[in-house]
Amino acid sequence: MFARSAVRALAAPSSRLFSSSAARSYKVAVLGAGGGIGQPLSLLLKSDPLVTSLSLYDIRGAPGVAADVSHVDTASEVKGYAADQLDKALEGVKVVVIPAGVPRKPGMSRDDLFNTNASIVRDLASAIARVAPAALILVISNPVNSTVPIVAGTLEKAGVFDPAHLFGVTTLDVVRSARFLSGIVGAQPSETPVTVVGGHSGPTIVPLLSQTSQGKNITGEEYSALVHRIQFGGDEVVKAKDGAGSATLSMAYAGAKFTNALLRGLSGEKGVITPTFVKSPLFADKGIDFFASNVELGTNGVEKIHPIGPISAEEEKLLEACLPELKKNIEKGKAFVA
Ligand SMILES: NC(=O)c1ccc[n+]([C@@H]2O[C@H](COP(=O)([O-])OP(=O)(O)OC[C@H]3O[C@@H](n4cnc5c(N)ncnc54)[C@H](O)[C@@H]3O)[C@@H](O)[C@H]2O)c1
Ligand SMILES: O=C(O)C[C@H](O)C(=O)O
Repeated sequence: MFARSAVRALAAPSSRLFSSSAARSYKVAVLGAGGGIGQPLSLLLKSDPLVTSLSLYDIRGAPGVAADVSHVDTASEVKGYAADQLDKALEGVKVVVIPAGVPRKPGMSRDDLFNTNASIVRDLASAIARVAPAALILVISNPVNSTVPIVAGTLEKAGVFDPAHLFGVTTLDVVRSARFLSGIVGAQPSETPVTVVGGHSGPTIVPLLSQTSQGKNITGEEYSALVHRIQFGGDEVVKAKDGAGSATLSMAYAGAKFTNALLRGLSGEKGVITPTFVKSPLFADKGIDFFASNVELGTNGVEKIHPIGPISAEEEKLLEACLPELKKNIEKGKAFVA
């Protein structure tokens, strides 16, 4: 996300910390901006030259976060909105990022968050359908495998669902994979990108290490340990935070990185391809109509969903374990909206 010359750039006013070759710029809303992810995400989006205007909403604390972030020396406007100002926060936005909802504590699964977060996400989606029906929506709130179908179903009910506009943010799995693999092979993370497919929880997270030159030779126990660390990286952070929540800073980084990729695609940049959880035809024949795979991001959001490509025997097994769990999670989300 940051240029190699980031330290020099930070010292200069109006520094450009994000990749951008495009001239256009966009109004972005963060719903849940007062939270552990929302605050650093808002800060990072304030640093993105493609963001013209930031609209920060939360049921508590967003005006304070907005006042703070607004002093950063980039040109974008920042406004904060209180609990009763959701509609106002959504007026005129092009992109809505949703990190609203409760995080895990040790011993919990992401699915344990369903009862609280399903209705939060549904209510926010209803407001988006009403006020900003053409917005592109990035869902961070867990369980992503269920919250994305909930948003889709809510928009569908309102008659405004566009599958090209809805994304589950799985970028943290991609970020972790690149970092963990780089540590093993002794390379820069930029040299060890990994495509991660499936969903965003434990066994539904399927890293395709065989498709990378640096990862394909990792075998045996080292392979199993790496896959386990990628699939359960979230638990590592939940355990270390010891009751104080889950990943926030690395998630804010991942969320800002994905938002920047989306904005570059919207601006007309070609070849912006990254994994994300979208309405997908790849496993629709198995009754699974949301799936994360490489997606090309274009001027209308989802431009092209790439197939998963050739995979190893181990990855076939990972996929076999992923699909039934993912299906269950998606169906739970759909049932909630129905
Ligand atoms: N997709 C991913 O990879 C990923 C990674 C990390 C965390 N998460 C998820 O992101 C969510 C947020 O995590 P966090 O650590 O920031 O939690 P947090 O508790 O620190 O912050 C959540 C924020 O949401 C706000 N909120 C609650 N209900 C709301 C509503 N109706 N409208 C607007 N805001 C509302 C809260 O006031 C709070 O400020 C969790 O569900 C977590 O599991 C997802
Ligand atoms: O682990 C969590 O609950 C948060 C997030 O989904 C993560 O992967 O870090």
